[in-house]
Amino acid sequence: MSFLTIDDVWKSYADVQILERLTLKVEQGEFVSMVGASGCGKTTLLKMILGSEQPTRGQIQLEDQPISPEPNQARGIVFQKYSVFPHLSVLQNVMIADEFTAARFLGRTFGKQKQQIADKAIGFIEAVGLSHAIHKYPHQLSGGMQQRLAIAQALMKSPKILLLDEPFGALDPGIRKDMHQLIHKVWKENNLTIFMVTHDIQEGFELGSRLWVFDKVRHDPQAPTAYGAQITYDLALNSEKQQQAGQTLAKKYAKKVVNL
Ligand SMILES: Nc1ncnc2c1ncn2[C@@H]1O[C@H](COP(=O)(O)OP(=O)(O)OP(=O)(O)O)[C@@H](O)[C@H]1O
Repeated sequence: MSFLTIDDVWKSYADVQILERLTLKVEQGEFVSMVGASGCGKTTLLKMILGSEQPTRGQIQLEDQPISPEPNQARGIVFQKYSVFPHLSVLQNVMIADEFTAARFLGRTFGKQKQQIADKAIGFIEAVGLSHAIHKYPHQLSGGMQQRLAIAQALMKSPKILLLDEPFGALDPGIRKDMHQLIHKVWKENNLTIFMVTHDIQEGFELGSRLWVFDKVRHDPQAPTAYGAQITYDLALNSEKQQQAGQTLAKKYAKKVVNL
């Protein structure tokens, strides 16, 4: 049994075929980087793993169960654009999901229960390096700090899978390096399985233990929407040798398949 199984998945919107023939197995603890030309369906695959979109054909299973369309704590997501609540402080932003779970009707918790949630939140805020900003509001934070906050929020639900959709795309190169270190630490310490869409193929190589390249194999100039993208390369990046082989391949094909 694999942790996540993608079994002959196809996805179309109306008569536009986006993805086709995806068959992949992912084990727990892998870090899958996903690259490919803009619009080829990377985010669509993330959404199907999240459960917010359904395959048109085929099935995705997590631990032998079909992915449920309802929000599920097993899967957390961090987008490129900051997804934090502007009217809540750092601490409140990280606490809020647990508070809602604990107090479904009032959305508030009190006393010991609130303190327990706060203690847990403070742990994750420390882990992402935001202790000094715990009472600040999102507009007082830099872009990198807001992404740290979004990661702390996602970790609060102890997800097994973390879905990252160009999480560092809006950040300056120097800050991206810090974020790479952070996400690597978060990945290892929380035994996460990560799927990350990126337009930066080097980032994909540096962070991933595996790299998926999306590309359209079939073309019909008379019917440009008839065929979707497939995963044309599925590269393991665990060893130095695999990294080097992957880099060589990437140099050869990057111009064709990735908008660099
Ligand atoms: N809900 C939807 N209804 C119709 N078409 C959609 C919908 N969501 C996405 N699409 C289309 O599906 C295609 C793939 O979109 P997707 O966002 O998955 O691509 P992507 O590879 O992540 O692109 P980018 O790298 O630019 O973020 C695009 O042409 C997009 O317009």
